[in-house]
Amino acid sequence: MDNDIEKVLYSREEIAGAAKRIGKELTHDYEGRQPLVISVLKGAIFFTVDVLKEFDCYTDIDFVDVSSYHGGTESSGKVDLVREINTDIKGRDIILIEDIIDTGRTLEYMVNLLKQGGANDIKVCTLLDKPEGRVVDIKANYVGFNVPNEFVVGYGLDYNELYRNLPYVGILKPAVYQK
Ligand SMILES: O=P(O)(O)OC[C@H]1O[C@H](OP(=O)(O)OP(=O)(O)O)[C@H](O)[C@@H]1O
Ligand code: HPA
Repeated sequence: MDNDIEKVLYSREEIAGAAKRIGKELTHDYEGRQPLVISVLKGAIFFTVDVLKEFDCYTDIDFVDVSSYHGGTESSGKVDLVREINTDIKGRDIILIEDIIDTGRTLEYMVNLLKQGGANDIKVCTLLDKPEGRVVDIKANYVGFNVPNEFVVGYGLDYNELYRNLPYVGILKPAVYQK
């Protein structure tokens, strides 16, 4: 897979540093509380695990699966709920974990879903924020890195479902898109 990568943007070590920093911030901010962590599948699994290992707090964990990129590098504009949240979120303080916020449509959808379910408080934690991709005005509370306006893969992020298992985040060579 390394041969398909044009440029590494964030190394394994840099990502580990960001996860540790955010885990420690969360530990400080949620002292004395018991939040519910919700990880947005599939992309956020890697970051969720690494942040949680640094989050010293009583917390339960659930997953939601939403999808809007059906192959390729462009959002379909429509967010599909593939797997619902199984935990009762009424009155809960939620930490939503994402791999990337790009157009912001997925996050907007998720925040509305959590509000409808009666969540008390919603904070958003993302490895990558791509502000230039935004079509919806929405922000995260905890950000690993601000990423340039490029399609990125690795560490959970896919292109046509591949490259999620790269241990770093990078940009694909143009030739990969022509295959
Ligand atoms: O801000 P947006 O433009 O909405 O993009 C961000 C979302 O896109 C990706 O999910 P995707 O729909 O590709 O599903 P996946 O995580 O299963 O790959 C990513 O994991 C985010 O959830
Ligand atoms: O840059 C990206 N890479 C992979 N998946 C994504 N989903 C939104 N933006 C991206």
